Amino acid sequence: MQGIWTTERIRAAEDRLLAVTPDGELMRRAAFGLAVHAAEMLAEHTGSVSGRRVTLLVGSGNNGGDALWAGAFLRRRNVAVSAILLKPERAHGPGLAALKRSGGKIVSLEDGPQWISRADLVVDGIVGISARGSLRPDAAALLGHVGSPVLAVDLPSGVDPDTGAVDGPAVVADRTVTFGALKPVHALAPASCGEVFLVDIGLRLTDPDLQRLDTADVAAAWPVPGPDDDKYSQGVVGIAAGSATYPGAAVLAAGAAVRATSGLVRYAGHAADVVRGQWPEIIATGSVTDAGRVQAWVVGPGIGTGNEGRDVLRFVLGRGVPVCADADATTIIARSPDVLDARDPGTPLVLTPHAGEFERLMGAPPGADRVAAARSAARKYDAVVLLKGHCTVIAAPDGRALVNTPRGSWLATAGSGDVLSGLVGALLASGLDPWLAAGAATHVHSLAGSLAADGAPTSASGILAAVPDAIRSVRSLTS
Ligand SMILES: NC(=O)C1=CN([C@@H]2O[C@H](COP(=O)(O)OP(=O)(O)OC[C@H]3O[C@@H](n4cnc5c(N)ncnc54)[C@H](O)[C@@H]3O)[C@@H](O)[C@H]2O)[C@@H](O)CC1
Ligand SMILES: Nc1ncnc2c1ncn2[C@@H]1O[C@H](COP(=O)(O)OP(=O)(O)O)[C@@H](O)[C@H]1O
Ligand SMILES: [K+]
Repeated sequence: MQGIWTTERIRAAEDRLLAVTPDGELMRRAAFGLAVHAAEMLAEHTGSVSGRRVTLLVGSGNNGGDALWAGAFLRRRNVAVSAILLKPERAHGPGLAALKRSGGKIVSLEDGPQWISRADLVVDGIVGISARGSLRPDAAALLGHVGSPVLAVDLPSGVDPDTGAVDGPAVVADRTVTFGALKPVHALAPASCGEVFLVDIGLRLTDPDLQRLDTADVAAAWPVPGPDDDKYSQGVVGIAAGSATYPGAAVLAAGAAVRATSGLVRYAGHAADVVRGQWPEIIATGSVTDAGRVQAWVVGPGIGTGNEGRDVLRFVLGRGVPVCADADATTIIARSPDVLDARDPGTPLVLTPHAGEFERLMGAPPGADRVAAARSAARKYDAVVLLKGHCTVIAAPDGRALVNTPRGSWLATAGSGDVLSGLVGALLASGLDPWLAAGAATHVHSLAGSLAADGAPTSASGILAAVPDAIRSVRSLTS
């Protein structure tokens, strides 16, 4: 697991470390790491370091200080460094002195555009973890002249450090170099951060506010059969999805369950014939009441929001096994919360809303702070809430929160959510902790999406077909 900490926690840890570290030492550690990355980017993009031009955008705080010190380090490699000070009277004193001593050039705001447009690399040291709101107009105007790669110091300026929200002008970086620990922005705003690198400055933090699964975590969690397993022992999943008019959701969700784990998948609903035709290994029946025993249910995709759908949902909630309630099931719960009275107390429930379904469940859209939104829904429904979107957030009722950083946006295709619900259901049936099940399923789903797409649009069927490759790729680390 990768830990992610809020800026409040980072600042407190930095204060503790600062108290026992010589003056300026932490900033020099940060700036040295930054300079190494800047040189690497220059070499990557221009083929050389010496003689290249770097322009620093320098704000009034320590973030600007990092940039200035990095500029001084780059001078040692014969890089031509210029610094545009957004607030000259409040620029970081020791950093500014170091850059001047090293032969760096200080450029006025008026001359800034021409230096930016001639640069081989622009370093964004406008604002760091103390940022509030989007960029001020003077900084925003400078960004319009950037034509080279951008390296963000700690985080891309203008993006909210704790939520990743962008609600005005903001830097879009090719690479972000952060210090000490990952902050929420790095997981929640991948399109603004570019590639993220962590420089160790000696910060030690425990008990993260937010987590991200490593490939190794997913590999360790993913259920595989052992020598003593049979088709029942690995957990049987039941899929209550689709309708006679709309069998597609059933085929996709049931197919994902087939591909996620070995063992047995049952299907119950009006698309039984179509499902059986597509997946002969599935035991399909017309109704949940005669589906037979399962260790988890997926309910919702394509079942409709009428009385029949409500009865199906009520039935599976009362079986005493974990339930993944997706799509129409979330809408039914939002409209008729009393269906949850049927839920067998203590049995896990995973809700998988997209933003629109979330608004139905909670009466308001997720808003800028998606982690807080998912957490409050998890508390309200005493359920694991998988809030879908570009960055999917998974919160448990006890406050644990995971974020899945996407690989592009290829999953934004019709039926892709149905595939995800089948994956979640299969992992629930295998007995995984529901929060981890939702996280591991989301990880493999997004990997399957990028493998299926491989640079061109794909479809839910394509994502489904790529699930085995995604699992193979995840497991290749451990085998
Ligand atoms: N404290 C430490 O031990 C370390 C801090 N480091 C750096 O220090 C940074 C934090 O420094 P500071 O706390 O001085 O704060 P920042 O540099 O993040 O911001 C400072 C000032 O920027 C202004 N500002 C806020 N929002 C703005 C906006 N939207 N547009 C323009 N200006 C805005 C405010 O006037 C604020 O005082 C980190 O992000 C990191 O880069 C690193 O050097 C590592 C060590
Ligand atoms: N822009 C995006 N980037 C990455 N993933 C996305 C994006 N938009 C949607 N997704 C993912 O695609 C899936 C869509 O699910 P859902 O909204 O239920 O669609 P459907 O009902 O068509 O299956 C979710 O896993 C969601 O997180
Ligand atoms: K920055």
